[in-house]
Formats: sequence, C-alpha cells, structure tokens
Amino acid sequence: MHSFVDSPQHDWLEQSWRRSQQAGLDEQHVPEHVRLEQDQLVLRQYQAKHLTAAVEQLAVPLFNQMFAGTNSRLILTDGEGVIIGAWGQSRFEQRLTSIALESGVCWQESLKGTNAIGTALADQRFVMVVGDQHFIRKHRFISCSAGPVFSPSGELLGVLDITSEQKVHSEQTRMLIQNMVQLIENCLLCQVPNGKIRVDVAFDKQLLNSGWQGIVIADEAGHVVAHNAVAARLLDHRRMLGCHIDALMDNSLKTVSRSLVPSGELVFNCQPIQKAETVPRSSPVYSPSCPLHFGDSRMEQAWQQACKLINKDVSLLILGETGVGKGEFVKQLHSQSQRHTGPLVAVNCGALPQDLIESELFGYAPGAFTGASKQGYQGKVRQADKGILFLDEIADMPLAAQCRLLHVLQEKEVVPIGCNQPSKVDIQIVAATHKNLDELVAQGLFRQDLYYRLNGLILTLPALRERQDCEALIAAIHRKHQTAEQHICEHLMTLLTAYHWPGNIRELDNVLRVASLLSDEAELLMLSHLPQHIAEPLLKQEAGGRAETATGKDLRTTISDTLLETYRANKGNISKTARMLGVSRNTLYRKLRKLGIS
Ligand SMILES: Nc1ncnc2c1ncn2[C@@H]1O[C@H](COP(=O)(O)OP(=O)(O)OP(=O)(O)O)[C@@H](O)[C@H]1O
Repeated sequence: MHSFVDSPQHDWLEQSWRRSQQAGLDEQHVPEHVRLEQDQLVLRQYQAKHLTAAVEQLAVPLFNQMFAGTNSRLILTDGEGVIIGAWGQSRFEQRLTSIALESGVCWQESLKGTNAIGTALADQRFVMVVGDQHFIRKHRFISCSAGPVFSPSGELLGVLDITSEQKVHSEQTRMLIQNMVQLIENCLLCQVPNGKIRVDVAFDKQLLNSGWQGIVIADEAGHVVAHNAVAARLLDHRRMLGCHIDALMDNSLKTVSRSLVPSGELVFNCQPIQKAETVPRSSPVYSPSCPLHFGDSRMEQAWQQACKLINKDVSLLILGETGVGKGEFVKQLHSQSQRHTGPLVAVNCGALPQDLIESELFGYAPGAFTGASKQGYQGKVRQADKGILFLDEIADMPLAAQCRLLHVLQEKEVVPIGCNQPSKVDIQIVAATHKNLDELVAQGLFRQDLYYRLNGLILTLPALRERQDCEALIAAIHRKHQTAEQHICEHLMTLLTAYHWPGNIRELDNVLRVASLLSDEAELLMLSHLPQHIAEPLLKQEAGGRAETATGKDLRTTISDTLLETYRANKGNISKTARMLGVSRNTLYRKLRKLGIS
C-alpha cells in the first residue's frame, strides 16, 4: 500500500483502501463492471429527472465555463452510484469509456475500489481522489472530486463528480463541486411541496445571494417546511421544522447574533417562491448557434468544433446512434462552409451493393467491365470535386474500396476502374457511422490506416434521450408537422421527453407526423392521438417510473383520465372539450356516458 495511508491526514483514504481490499478487489486487476440494462438506466434517469434538471441548469454552465477545452467530465450518479448523466469533452469521454466511467455503470466503492464517487457515497462527504490514490491501478490516470447531493428531507439523491486528467485537477475543483452541490440542494429546497415563502439568512447582506446563505422554506401559513444546513447552523435551531418563521427570526435576532458573532447581526430576506425558482423540464445551457439544437451543450460543442475544422484539410468522423441527425449535421455544415457553392455528395455505403461500391465511388472508364456504360461513369468522388463527400455508414465499406479511398485521401487523386490515368480532386471528406470502428479495426474488418486518416476530428452526436433540449426539439418537430394551431398536452410532453427513443430523431419525427395527421387538427395533441405501437411503450415506461404497474393502469384508463381532465378543465363545455380532444361531440357524449357522466 502507498505510504500516504500512514499519514493521519489520510485516515479516510486508508480506511477506503482497507474497505476495497476487504471487498476482495485486487489493485492490479480491473474489476468486472456492473452495468444496467438500457431500460433500467432510462428508468433511473427518469426517476432522477428533477436532480438532472437542476444539474443542467446550475452546474453544467459553471462546469463548461471553468473546464472548456480541457480533458474533464462532469458526472452525475444516482443514490446507488450508477452514472445517470455526464457532460464535457467527448474526446475524454472515449478515454473514460476504457475504464467504464460511463452511463449505466455502478461506481460504488465495493465494486471499483477507492474512487471519488464510491468513496463520497460510502463516507457521505466531499472527497478528492487524485491519481495514485485510486485503488485500482488502471484508474490512476484520472483525478476526481465528488460530493453527495441530499434532498431537503436528508435522503441521499446522488453524487456529483468532476473527473479530469490528473494534471488538470486542483483544490479549486473540489471547491467548485461543493459550490455546485450547494446550488443544487438550494434549488431542490425551493421545490418542496407546500413551499410558498423563502427566507434567506446570512450575517452579511452581500452573502444573501451568494449561494452560501441559509435558506428556510415556509408554507402559506408561515410554518417552516424545509431548510438547509447553513440555516440550521446560523439560526442555531435544531428543530426548526413546524416553527413559525416570525418566531424564528425574532428569536434569532435576540439570541443568535450574540452567541455566534458577537458584533454582527443576522440579515433576512423574505420573498414568495416564484415559479421560476423550480427548475424547468429542459433548461437551455447555451444559446444555440446552429438550427440543429435548442440549447444542448453536446450538440453545440460538436457544431463549434466542426465549424473550426470544416474549412481545413482535416477529415471529420461523426459518430452517433442511428437517427440522431448525422446526415442533417453534415447538410448544415456544408451550407456554412467555404465549400457551400460546391456540391455535397452523400453516399450511403451500407445501402450500395458491395460489388458496385467501387465503381459508384471511383467511377470507371467506358466499357471497363461487362455491363458498364459505354460513356463510362464519373463516380461520386469526382462529382464531389470542390465540395464535400459525405460517406455515411462508412463501416460498411468493403476492404477493397477502403484501399482505394485511402489513396484518394493521401494523393488527392482518383483512379477510375479500367483507367491508368489518375484525376486530381479537391474534396473534403466527412464520414459517419453508428458502429464501433475501433472494434472493426481490431477484427480486421476496417483498415487501421484509413481509420487514422478519417478521424482527424471525431464528433459524437448525443442520442435523443441524452439531449438537454429534448422538449424544445419535440415542440419544433411537432410544429413542422402540425396542420393547424396545436399544442402538445403536458402529459404527452412528459411521456415523450422521458421515452428512450431507440430510433432517435428519425423515430420521433415519424411518430409526430403520424400523430398530427391522426389528431384531425385538435387543439391539443394527446396520447390518444398516438398510434398504439408507440403509446403503449410510452405508458409502460411511465408506469415503470411511477410503479403504477401494480394498479394495472392501462392505455384505456389513461385515455379516460385525459378525457376527464380536459372535460373538467373546460368546466363541462362539450364543444370545447370535443374540439380540444379532436373527437366529435357525439363521440364525446358516448365516452362520457360510459364513464358515468351524462
Ligand atoms: N435537428 C433536427 N431537427 C429536426 N429534424 C431532424 C434533426 N436532425 C435530424 N432530423 C431528422 O431526423 C431524421 C434522421 O436524420 P439523419 O438521417 O440525419 O440521421 P442519421 O444519424 O444520419 O441516421 P443514420 O445513422 O440512420 O443514417 C431525418 O428525417 C431528419 O430530417
């Protein structure tokens, strides 16, 4: 064991290493990962959506400002140490993937040995674990600071962590995490049910807005329903819950100012809780600089990086699940680039028959092979001259074509089939895939030299379920398809934003197009307008989240609930309810009768 464990300053570390050994871990070996199934992960992310929203609103902007361009990631786990969200540099994300510091994986200390997330969970306090202090040798290239986040009632909600390459990390990082956690806990405090009045308290006026002030939340009648630890300390009142705030303030002015700071007096700021203090479901982090997103930090970062390199002689490789919008990204990039007056030629390597790819891409001389056209064929590479060649599904390109493509990239010339005369070309190549090229290279299915040529800059576009601007994106796609003034009802929006969307934006786009057509121009787009095959999984997911499966709530009951909700919201006005639901008055009468309302 390292010598630092003998130092009394490192008691916690010594204990943590002991626990790691007692858990049967061996520092030389990377332990097996405990990884959640995608469905379970989505469920946990949904359950923690308020915490995630607070992190996105309060911590991510701070993190982006302090760590822009460095090898660092902001990581959020749930109360069991399972990573449910991560933000920051995508290139570093790939390095962290090598030790499974990624969504869905559990980082409890007993599974991973001493690490900031696991040890902060075990000790329930802020922890900084630097390089060699990690128990597992393979983890020692990183340094991490982490702190537990508690709910207003003291329940451990999760851990917030900043992981960096060792040299980037400093004591300031630990302070930053503490600050972020405090902001998040204060924000959650303002969301307690019945919280109507907020009292900020500090010894100095200037500290009232610092994020380090005491906060007391009271209900409409003035009785305390929640407070933070700073308030408990400042007001020296161990059992504040239930007390009236007037009494609390009076009492503290008389006693606390004398007992804590002899010369000082507490200052208070009392205000009603504004709706804005609760975190909106999606909170834009950036004002977007491209039409592809509405405030998603990963999309913005990808866009900014791509824009910097698209006019340089550097190939771009775009990664991302199917349907995340890789093709759309390239279209926008082309229109922004200096090559916008040149062509954008897109080739889907997965859609072309394998034996035709070479002739399609590189062209051929007249009569080069049986069945070849008499005029010959220019090929996509030469068609893209002075423009951009977008090679989608590059992983599906056969090895022979890969070899020719490498030649094009290196020599800036193409030799059509049946020709021995090369033609010069001036193209920018952008490739995309949803497959893991590292694995394909390891299996010998993708040329390593070509991989290195293509990945001048790797950009990973986030899956729809990971995007911070999900709600705005859903609304925008819905606007594109709606045939009359229509809004998505709140319940449906909640279901759509929580869904895991395996087909990403492509799937969402289809669902909203069909639903808009089925809604017959109703004022509100509702769950009942969605095709059954998508409504059911949406509900199943919600039922999972709220453990409602036990009550056997099915699609029909939910539709009835929606109908009743709308009927009541319209104070029994049949015409308005029918219009909003997009059904005829007769159908509405029939449905209401069935529900016992005549
Ligand atoms: N930002 C966006 N806003 C609205 N629609 C979008 C956006 N991005 C993509 N789409 C739509 O989603 C669908 C899928 O997009 P695209 O083909 O670019 O995805 P992809 O990642 O290239 O998919 P694949 O990997 O399967 O080729 C298209 O219909 C596209 O118009």
